[in-house]
Amino acid sequence: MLHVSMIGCGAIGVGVMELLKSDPEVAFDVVIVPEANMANARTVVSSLAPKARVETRLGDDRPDLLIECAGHHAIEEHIIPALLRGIPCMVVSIGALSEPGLVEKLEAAAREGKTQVQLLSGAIGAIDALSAARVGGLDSVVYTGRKPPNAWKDTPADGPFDLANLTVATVIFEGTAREAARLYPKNANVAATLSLAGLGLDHTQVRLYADPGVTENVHHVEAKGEFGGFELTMRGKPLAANPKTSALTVFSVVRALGNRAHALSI
Ligand SMILES: NC(=O)C1=CN([C@@H]2O[C@H](COP(=O)(O)OP(=O)(O)OC[C@H]3O[C@@H](n4cnc5c(N)ncnc54)[C@H](O)[C@@H]3O)[C@@H](O)[C@H]2O)C=CC1
Ligand SMILES: O=C([O-])CC(=O)C(=O)O
Repeated sequence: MLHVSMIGCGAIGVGVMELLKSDPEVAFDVVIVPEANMANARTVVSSLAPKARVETRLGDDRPDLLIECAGHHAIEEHIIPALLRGIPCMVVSIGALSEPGLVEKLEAAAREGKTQVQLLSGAIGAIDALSAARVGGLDSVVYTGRKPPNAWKDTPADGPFDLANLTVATVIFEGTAREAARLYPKNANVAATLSLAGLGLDHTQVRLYADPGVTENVHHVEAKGEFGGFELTMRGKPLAANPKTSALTVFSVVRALGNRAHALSI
């Protein structure tokens, strides 16, 4: 039985608990949310993981695994202290690592705690192929993210672009993955994940579109290198609870937890 503490109880966290509620190999003991969200979280957690406590921090608990499904701030706030205590962690808010020095800090904390932090693939595929291709040397990785206009609400694109009235696919950002992840913390985690697996945050080119012609979150990657090349297009269905987030992100967390909890890992 894998004893898990989870940070976040939003679209991803709730989706994960729903899918794992009948898995006898995974037990949620603690769900961590900010003070202001505790009442809401208690209502959800009482039906999906009735044995779990809702807290604002991990405290003295020592789970087998701490998983982050919360947002960029949760890395400094919860993941680094847990790693220093030797608690294995998983992270979905990979874009947080666009902050200069944070990747190194995360690695140092895991090393000091003699444990490991796993960066999950989330809404994108082929991270295994890309990071293997890096071993032989990569020449270029280009990522294009395309989401319906409502997915860009409350982001830096909301204002400069009249999102509600767009009639054609519109480039709202073009630049490095580091800048994309910094400016769009809820929409460009994929850009950061591809960078960390591939050419790095400063050498991965990113273009983001608000596109009234799509209903899905479309991720396109083109990679070239010593291995040859690949092109990948993912058409992720957005979650009803949060149109910025694709359903595959939830499934990737469930897969990762299953791989730790079950006898067979794939
Ligand atoms: N790697 C990937 O492909 C993807 C990563 N993400 C990341 O996952 C995050 C969560 O996504 P959703 O569940 O859709 O968001 P959401 O907004 O529905 O839920 C966020 C939850 O985390 C909690 N939270 C926020 N800050 C916190 C903190 N500092 N400490 C503890 N709890 C905190 C909130 O109270 C809420 O329960 C996003 O912000 C994004 O960074 C999202 C989609 C794809
Ligand atoms: O869920 C998605 O489609 C991707 C996403 O939000 C991100 O990259 O942050």
